[in-house]
Amino acid sequence: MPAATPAAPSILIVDDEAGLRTQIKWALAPWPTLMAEDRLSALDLFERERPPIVILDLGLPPDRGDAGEGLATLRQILARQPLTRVIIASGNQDRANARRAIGLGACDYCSKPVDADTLRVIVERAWNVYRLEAELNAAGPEPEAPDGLVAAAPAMRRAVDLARRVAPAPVSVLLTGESGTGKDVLAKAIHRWSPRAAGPFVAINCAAIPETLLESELFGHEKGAFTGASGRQIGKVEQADGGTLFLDEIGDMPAPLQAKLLRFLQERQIERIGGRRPVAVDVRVIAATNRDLATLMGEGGFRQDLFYRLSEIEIALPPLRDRPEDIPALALHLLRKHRAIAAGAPRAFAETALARMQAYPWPGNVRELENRVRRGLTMGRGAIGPADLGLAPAEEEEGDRPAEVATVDGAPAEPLPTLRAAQEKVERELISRTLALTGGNIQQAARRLGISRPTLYAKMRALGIPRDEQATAGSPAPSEKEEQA
Ligand SMILES: Nc1ncnc2c1ncn2[C@@H]1O[C@H](COP(=O)(O)OP(=O)(O)OP(=O)(O)O)[C@@H](O)[C@H]1O
Repeated sequence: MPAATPAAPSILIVDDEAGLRTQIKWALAPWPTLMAEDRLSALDLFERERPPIVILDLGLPPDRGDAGEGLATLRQILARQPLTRVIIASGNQDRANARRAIGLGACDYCSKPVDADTLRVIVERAWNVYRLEAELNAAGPEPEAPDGLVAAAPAMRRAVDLARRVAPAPVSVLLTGESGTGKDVLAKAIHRWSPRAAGPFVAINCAAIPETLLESELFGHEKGAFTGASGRQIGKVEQADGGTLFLDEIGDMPAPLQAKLLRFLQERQIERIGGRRPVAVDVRVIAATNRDLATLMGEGGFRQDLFYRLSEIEIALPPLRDRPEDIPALALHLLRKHRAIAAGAPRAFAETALARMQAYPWPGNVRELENRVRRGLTMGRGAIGPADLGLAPAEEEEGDRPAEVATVDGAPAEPLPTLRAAQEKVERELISRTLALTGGNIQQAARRLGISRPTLYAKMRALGIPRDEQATAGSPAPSEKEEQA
């Protein structure tokens, strides 16, 4: 046990029996201690002193035989400061409640009467883990770049610098990179950094809209232009007038529309379907793709002249696995972004979780990281552990808590996953297996799954499933029947 120094943390002892409080205080000497006898005085002291370690008896008044008051104290302390290491001190007969407390985020357990040596070891370990986690969560690379765009890794910084430099110029930009690498966020940032920032930013995902609807979505139509055109519709290109048009998944644009888009880029005017006169439109175009356009052009799937029009400047976003320096910074940024997801959601990562995130290959890139952080916020109690992120090895998954936390009798605490987390897991597995079966063919996979192609795309994006290289972009649009499925 280190000698107490001015930096030594206070330890809050919450027990309604004065004798036991004193016993613990002497066991921990010379560390400074604070004493509370019930929930309210404990929370009051916690608020004022913010002790990093709390030793908590679960049987607090008014009903000492019931753990309700102790568990409520635990919850309220962790809601105020999730990094707090709460050690449960409880009678032998109360193991079940101690287990519940661990499930709620307590870090350890010691039985009463307290053995001084054991308690000192537990407290020392709690203090070490606390310091490590506090350091990891407070320091590190500047977690949030201005504009909500994290770029700590050199490769990512280069991409963002280039984007900043080209933003003011009236040139078209092509953003390339795997699905979920941040093309969409970067496109928005370029718009904000450009002289068009006060104008609209209008995005259209060329892969998510059935081919039959894409033309009118892009260029609009006049009333009566085709069956069902009950009124005039202004297309995305026109909506972006004075601002930026973001053409996402441009590699999936069908050939006839590629020709029409090229014409627009040359003439800077469009014609609505069924329209009689051209309309001049002033937009800056940013396009993005996760497909290899060079290969596509070689196969005749993408027009070379259009490619040159769209890619006056090309910015390649590296996959997350190639920029490990971004992982902790992004994880913290995303934690802050989604913290409101659940009341009392964790506000920090366990050290083991950060290590596991660094080692994981991130096939779904930042989108997958974001989904996992959201899952961690829903599942986690106290600091988010690897299992909360779905990144624990199979044998640890069961416990659903970081190893250093689930320690009661060696028995894992098992908070159940939320229904949504369970659904997402099943959907992710099923979609991945179906895509593997169909060799990445989106249309076939959608048919097998009984959903439309756009729905499948939307689900893949939401679940962070990367789009397989072999996916057939030129696959014909789904029939109306499929769309309704
Ligand atoms: N550098 C970053 N900083 C902060 N958030 C990021 C960053 N990169 C990605 N994200 C977040 O990750 C998610 C996925 O990013 P985004 O939609 O931009 O990826 P994408 O490359 O456009 O994907 P797709 O090719 O599937 O359209 C978004 O919620 C985005 O806010």
